[in-house]
Amino acid sequence: MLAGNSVLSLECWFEFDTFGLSCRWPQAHAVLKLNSSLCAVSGWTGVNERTFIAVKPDGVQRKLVGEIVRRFEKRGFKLVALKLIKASEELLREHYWELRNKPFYSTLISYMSSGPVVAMVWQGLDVVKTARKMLGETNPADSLPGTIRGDFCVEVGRNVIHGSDSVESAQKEICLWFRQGELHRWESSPNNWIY
Ligand SMILES: O=P(O)(O)OP(=O)(O)OP(=O)(O)OC[C@H]1O[C@@H](n2cnc3c(O)ncnc32)[C@H](O)[C@@H]1O
Ligand SMILES: Nc1ncnc2c1ncn2[C@@H]1O[C@H](COP(=O)(O)OP(=O)(O)O)[C@@H](O)[C@H]1O
Repeated sequence: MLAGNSVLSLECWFEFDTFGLSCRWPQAHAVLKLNSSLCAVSGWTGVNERTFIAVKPDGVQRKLVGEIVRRFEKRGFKLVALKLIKASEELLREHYWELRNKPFYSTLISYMSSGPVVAMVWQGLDVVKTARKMLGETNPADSLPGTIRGDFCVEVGRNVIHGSDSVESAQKEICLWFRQGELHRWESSPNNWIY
């Protein structure tokens, strides 16, 4: 796992140092696609699986950060990285590349760049799938009470939180939002009581 992570970090940095996120959008996308396949060789599986979670600008403004972090901690997941960041348009365009032809795309980019977001990486067994369940459905109206979107929002364009939808997306998004040095390795004491 450690070797896998080291390989991952070097590859991510190599790509970013070579091209940078400031490069033009299609090239940046090509680099990230390449990155995600390189990331796929990492050891982020089993209890080491990781996901990217972001409290969106509305979630930060509405003081939901603590509540959201609390839910992931109490569930038993381990926090690997966390930062408050005002995302650039380049970063957001890359993040939402697959939605680029949707009619709501430009409002989505404005919404996501309207204020800081809290970007996080959480780790644990099946964390990608479980986090999506904890978030609820994309449209809050379809989200059950007890989920984050089901408890804290009503409109799809203000749905307070993002979570990676697959292990592959998680790897790509973590590489996009974080530098290797921002991902922390630490022993979580309660682990023996969770696994
Ligand atoms: O990537 P995240 O943000 O987790 O979202 P998602 O996986 O649940 O959902 P989509 O990719 O389909 O959509 C991305 C985001 O775009 C926004 N969005 C989706 N459909 C929308 C719509 O019809 N009108 C406005 N915004 C929409 C909303 O904030 C979604 O979270
Ligand atoms: N029909 C829509 N109208 C406005 N915004 C939308 C719509 N669908 C999705 N979005 C926004 O785009 C984000 C990303 O969408 P998507 O990736 O499909 O879902 P999710 O966020 O659940 O992964 C959503 O979280 C939401 O903020």
